[in-house]
Amino acid sequence: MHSKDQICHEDYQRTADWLLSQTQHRPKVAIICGSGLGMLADALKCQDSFKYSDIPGFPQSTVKGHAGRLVFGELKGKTCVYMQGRFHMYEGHSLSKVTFPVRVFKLLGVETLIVTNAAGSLADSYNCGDIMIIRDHINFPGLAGLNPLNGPNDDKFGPRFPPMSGVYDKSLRKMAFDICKSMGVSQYVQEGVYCMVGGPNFESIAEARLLHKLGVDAVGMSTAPEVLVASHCGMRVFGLSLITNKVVKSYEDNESVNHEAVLEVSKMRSETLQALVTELISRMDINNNTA
Ligand SMILES: O=P(O)(O)O[C@@H]1C[C@H](O)[C@@H](CO)O1
Ligand code: HPA
Repeated sequence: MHSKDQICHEDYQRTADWLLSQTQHRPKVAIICGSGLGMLADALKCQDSFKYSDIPGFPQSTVKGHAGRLVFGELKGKTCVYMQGRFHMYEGHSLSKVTFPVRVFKLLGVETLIVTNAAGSLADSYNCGDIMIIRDHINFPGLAGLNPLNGPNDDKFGPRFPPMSGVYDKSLRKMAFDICKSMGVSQYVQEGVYCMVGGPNFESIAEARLLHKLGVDAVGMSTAPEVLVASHCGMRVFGLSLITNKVVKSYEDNESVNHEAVLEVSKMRSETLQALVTELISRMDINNNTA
């Protein structure tokens, strides 16, 4: 480790080597579970799980609804690793720490990253409990210069100036839509633009109106940095937002959001999301390696 915030290739490699020495699983798919969505990992067979506090170099989760465990296992013949709990910038982590697991996954051999999150909706047609397939994102901290790729570029992971168009894989988005249709849940499935804000506060009404005008469909406090780093190192990316609340846009509205309500809605849709993610992974074209 060079300085508090700078992480070098050997740091990622050390954590990856430790994990490879602790489990026989060799995952090709990684799933990051959003707030209250840790149970997505319950579908895994032959689980090997590790508390973040036991993994050398791993940051720690501090947010309720983020258990802080890495779970390896098999899903319909595909080897996966699930993060039960992610790291957010507002917890005080640097963006290199927030995205540390993504580069570790790359070194484990992961080729596809699935990100999930809880988000508030701006789109008028969305309802609480809707599932939004992420088509694209707006990375507000990134636009303001807070980027996990800041600093010397590590060419072993990817280029200095990575493109960020077409990052959310089109064929996986289509596959997800088809699965939702066959599950009979299309009526509450949307596709839209996710916007990352820094948090931890929820949006003021004026901020909500701004985001709405900008064409944001759903807003949250994560995901963009992980997606950026995954795409930089050549991973295929798919993302889902669970709409846990409608963002208040009117001064006449007396509603307000809180984290408990977010977790409550996550729980309500957990089974559907688990079925969707499981079926998506089972239909993916992946060659499994064995240890
Ligand atoms: O980890 P995610 O993005 O799902 O968490 C969202 C954003 C905040 O961390 C929290 C607010 O309730 O949920
Ligand atoms: N805003 C930001 N982040 C969120 C929200 C929200 O309304 N809901 C869940 N995460």
